[in-house]
Amino acid sequence: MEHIKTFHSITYETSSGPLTIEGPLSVDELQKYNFHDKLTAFRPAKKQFEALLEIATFEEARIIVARTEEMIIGYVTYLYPDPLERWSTFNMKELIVLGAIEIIPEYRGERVASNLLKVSMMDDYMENYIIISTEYYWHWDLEGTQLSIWDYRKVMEKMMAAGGLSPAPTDDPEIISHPVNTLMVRIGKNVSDAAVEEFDNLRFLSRYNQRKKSEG
Ligand SMILES: CC(=O)SCCNC(=O)CCNC(=O)[C@H](O)C(C)(C)COP(=O)(O)OP(=O)(O)OC[C@H]1O[C@@H](n2cnc3c(N)ncnc32)[C@H](O)[C@@H]1OP(=O)(O)O
Repeated sequence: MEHIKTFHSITYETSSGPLTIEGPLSVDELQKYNFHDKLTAFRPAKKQFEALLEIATFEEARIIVARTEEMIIGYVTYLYPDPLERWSTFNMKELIVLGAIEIIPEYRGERVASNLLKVSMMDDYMENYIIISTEYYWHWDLEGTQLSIWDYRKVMEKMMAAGGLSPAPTDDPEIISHPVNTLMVRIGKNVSDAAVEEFDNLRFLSRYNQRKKSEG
């Protein structure tokens, strides 16, 4: 499968000044900017920027950023599932994961994350993918936001809805280990029925494996 990427960009006013949301960006484009030292939700900022620069070299991957003139203050990544995770079991070429999204505290609540999702979906090529995001509350900044897990979940749902992702059932043990965890899914308009069926088997992998076993 080809992974054709078309750049989109919007600029809008926030209470901290104008912000540009744009991408997908290449490694060279990313390196033009500084990476804010408060982008630490997943690992120290320096390490996270290195990780993004590596992801940007993957053929299928996309990185969309929120930036001031010179500073990246938020980003979202899309890439194939980790080979060690269940979501890579069938090696579905249409399946990409919204892997990480993060905004520095000063810009939160200003629709930056929602706009990252919107700009991501401006590229029609996204209609060729099933996009998933696995939401585990242990990845959330509960301390920084002082939100309850259920209020945080509401933020996640609203933000993901801006990109057309919505909660979908699964039997993934990590997701069903807590009722606030959820799988978010967006199925593009050009995804074939066969791929959707394969994805249904992936969502209920335990059931699928049991069925296969009983069929011999
Ligand atoms: C797959 C993963 O990456 S999971 C991990 C997600 N990332 C994190 O938790 C990292 C730390 N958190 C963050 O970076 C941010 O808080 C994010 C990414 C979760 C949200 O980013 P934001 O730019 O603040 O989101 P955005 O402003 O688009 O808000 C979405 C909705 O939630 C609401 N919202 C955002 N923050 C709050 C808050 N603290 N209290 C109440 N509502 C809130 C917004 O008003 C908006 O609602 P609306 O659609 O009705 O207007």
